[in-house]
Amino acid sequence: MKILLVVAVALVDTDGRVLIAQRPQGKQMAGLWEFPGGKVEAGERPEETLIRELHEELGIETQEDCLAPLTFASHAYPDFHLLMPLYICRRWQGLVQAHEHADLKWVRATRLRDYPMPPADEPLIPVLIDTLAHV
Ligand SMILES: Nc1nc2c([nH]c(=O)n2[C@H]2C[C@H](O)[C@@H](COP(=O)(O)OP(=O)(O)OP(=O)(O)O)O2)c(=O)[nH]1
Repeated sequence: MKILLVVAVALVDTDGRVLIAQRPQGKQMAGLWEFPGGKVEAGERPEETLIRELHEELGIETQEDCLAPLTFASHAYPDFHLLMPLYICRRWQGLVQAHEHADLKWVRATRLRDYPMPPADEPLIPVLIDTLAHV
């Protein structure tokens, strides 16, 4: 089984809400809500991938020292095994815009279950709830 390395990030705003992004029509898992990110390309470090994807997908700029490792997903899809480090980021420049997604939403971690997410993401939700419980 091929292991696919995808990096993702929980962007957290000053109210403690997390950004989720809706996968567009025409892609696998269209309509589901995910954390921004994408596949690590050849020659890239995961942090470089995230900075690139945040620029491409959301039009924001981030620096490596604003990306903190939080947890990871490890999930067997039928055709690949997804290994997905999840970073947390509270500082960036610019306003988020949906360049590649159908929609974006800022949600409390405790409300993430209201939005259908890929099965790999479900175990990440309690980690975010714990991490952001104090906010
Ligand atoms: N970015 C992101 N991808 C996720 C999450 N959960 C999850 O299962 N995935 C999967 C969906 C895809 O199979 C893969 C991410 O690949 P991708 O976003 O770079 O590529 P894609 O399938 O959308 O399409 P493409 O670029 O190959 O055209 O990881 C998540 O929370 N965020």
